Amino acid sequence: MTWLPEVVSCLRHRCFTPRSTAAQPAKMPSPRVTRAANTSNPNVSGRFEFMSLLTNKTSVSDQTLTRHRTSDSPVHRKDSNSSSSQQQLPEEDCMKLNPSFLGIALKSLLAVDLWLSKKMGVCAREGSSWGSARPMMKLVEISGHGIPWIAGTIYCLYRSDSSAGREVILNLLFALLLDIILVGIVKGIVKRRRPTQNRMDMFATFSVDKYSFPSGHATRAAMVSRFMLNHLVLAVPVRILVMLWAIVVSLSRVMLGRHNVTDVLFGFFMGHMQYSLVEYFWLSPNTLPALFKY
Ligand SMILES: CC(C)=CCC/C(C)=C/CC/C(C)=C/COP(=O)(O)O
Repeated sequence: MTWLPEVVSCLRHRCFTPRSTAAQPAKMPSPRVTRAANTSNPNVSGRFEFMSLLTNKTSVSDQTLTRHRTSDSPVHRKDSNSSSSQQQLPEEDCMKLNPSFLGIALKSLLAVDLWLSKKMGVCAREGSSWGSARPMMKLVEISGHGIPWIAGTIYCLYRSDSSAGREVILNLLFALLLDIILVGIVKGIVKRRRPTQNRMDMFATFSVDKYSFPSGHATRAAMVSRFMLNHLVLAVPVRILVMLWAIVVSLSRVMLGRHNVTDVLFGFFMGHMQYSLVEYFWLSPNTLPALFKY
């Protein structure tokens, strides 16, 4: 591991030591001085090793080449050690570690996500392993679509004859519209493409719906189910059905090949958060009297 600080030192300067430099006689520092310099900052060697593992701008072959060149010459090794140990690492170097580590973690997560989503997309095509269940999955898709939910809520609002009922339904409408806006904004910012296995044959979409993160069906299913469980008086079997519906709608997004698993997981989480937002800004005759005067 003694070569690691040298490798990192070279990587930090993004250059190799020219042969002419290595050939020149170098002033040998005293071993005691070198050791003292190395131990003056106990974090230096640990940090260098970590940096060298995470540096992805330089290929492995480059690192190997650097290692051979530097270890060829003990003169150079001592020189390199003393110069690297004398360097004060700027604060920004510490900041670079986290994005690299986070980058590796994110890339690994995305690789697992893509692999799992492809495996789970069993209804993505008619010819897929569960292709015969595709029409049923598309019915599930429609049950979580924005248009039937918004149209149904407006109809219920129109038919409602109690002020308490109107208050709940009006807030559900507010929640559904908020959901469409927030999901559209996040999709527009993240711009993650839908999985390659998806066929863009969805009913009534906006332009942002060519993007997949997060799943609008999952946000709606999570938000609406939480809303219903909290504001409607439902028998236990119906409550279970509502929960199952939210899970099946979310699962169907991956099975239809419309989304990756992370789109749906995040969508489900976002739907829960949206419900909390609706609760926070709950519209009532006290807060918005104009809306209730009809
Ligand atoms: C009143 C109004 C603005 C209705 C628009 C409803 C509408 C077209 C919503 C889009 C629903 C949709 C296709 C979402 C995409 O869901 P993903 O799960 O595929 O993200």
